[in-house]
Amino acid sequence: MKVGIIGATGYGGVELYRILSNHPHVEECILYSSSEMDVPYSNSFPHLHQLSNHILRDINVEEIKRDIQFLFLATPPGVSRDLTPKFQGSNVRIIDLSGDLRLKDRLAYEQWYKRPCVSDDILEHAVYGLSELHKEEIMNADILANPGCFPTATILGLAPVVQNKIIDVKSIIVDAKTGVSGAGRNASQAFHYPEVNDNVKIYKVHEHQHIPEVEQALHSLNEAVGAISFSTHLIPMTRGIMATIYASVEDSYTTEKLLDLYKSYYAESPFVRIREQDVFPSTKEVYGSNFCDIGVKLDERTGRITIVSVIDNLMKGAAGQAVQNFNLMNGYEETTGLYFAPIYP
Ligand SMILES: NC(=O)C1=CN([C@@H]2O[C@H](COP(=O)(O)OP(=O)(O)OC[C@H]3O[C@@H](n4cnc5c(N)ncnc54)[C@H](OP(=O)(O)O)[C@@H]3O)[C@@H](O)[C@H]2O)C=CC1
Ligand SMILES: CC(=O)N[C@@H](CCC(=O)OP(=O)(O)O)C(=O)O
Repeated sequence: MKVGIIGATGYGGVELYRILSNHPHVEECILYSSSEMDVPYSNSFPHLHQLSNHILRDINVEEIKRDIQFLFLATPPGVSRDLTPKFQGSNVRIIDLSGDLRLKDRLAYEQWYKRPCVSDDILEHAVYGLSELHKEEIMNADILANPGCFPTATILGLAPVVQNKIIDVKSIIVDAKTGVSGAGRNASQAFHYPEVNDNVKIYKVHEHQHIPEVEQALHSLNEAVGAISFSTHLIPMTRGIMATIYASVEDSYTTEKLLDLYKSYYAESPFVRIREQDVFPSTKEVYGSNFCDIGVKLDERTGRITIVSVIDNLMKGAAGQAVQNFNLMNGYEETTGLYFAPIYP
């Protein structure tokens, strides 16, 4: 299979390259750039010196259609709105890492992303694909909307108790933290070292573009889900997301019963690891890997559960899940090219 990456010079793109260049079913990986062409890829990423002899190519749609069968878009919001229609009717299947194709309600997209939405036609074709929850839809997709990083951690953390109607969905509170690579490679003042180091900042309060995505996915598991409380914090680390989630639970539940439920819900999901009682995951325990690790505990005094869900934002939160979806779309084993240990320490 010949694949292409548009946005290869970004953090999501280079993580895709790292995985796909070692993928047994990828014969060639062609890298495209909108700002640099005919220059070695390793100029952008010196850590690939002697490992990559790729030369960045211009984004020429006709050549892309001719040269590859599968395209990853690791581009900023708004770019896939323009690019995806150009591949309609071709043999190129697409996975989009941006938020452009995730929301089924175009008005919601325009409200939260503050930019025009894709055409109805593209929106109807695009399949939202959280690998663990939407396997069948993913397998048949031609245009796949890869989930966002916070939504991946949050939805995986909540799905077992939301779908099985074990919590009061009105009581859901998500308190999430992210590393700085979540903002991409082109840093602005807010992500400058002196601003981020030795600091914790809450941002996009009640306005984060991932709120409607989480609500949309949870609502599809349980129609009672409406608006949820969701906040995001920037912390001084490179990679990682921790979503700490609180919700009121039905009386009859114990921590042991909850853990059994989580383990059976994810029994067929090789990338979701449920921790034992009283053991909570930290972001370092998934660093550089495609795992989502989850810990759960009931607070018997308050009747609320605390769910801790961690991922690497560039892996399970972006490129790793995109390759997991690529595997599902092509009928390859889900773990192909992805089942490796996190980097530790
Ligand atoms: N970082 C993360 O943790 C996550 C990111 N995402 C999403 O994935 C996408 C990529 O994110 P990330 O890699 O972090 O971002 P980066 O800013 O690191 O990279 C984006 C890349 O897109 C390319 N690009 C910019 N403008 C255009 C354009 N008009 N046409 C084509 N290509 C363009 C640039 O490369 P060049 O100039 O060479 O074309 C750039 O390197 C974003 O939509 C982001 O929201 C999703 C989940 C997690
Ligand atoms: C640290 C940081 O700024 N993270 C970004 C991650 C969002 C992202 O990756 O964007 P989409 O999923 O919407 O494409 C944010 O919180 O907006």
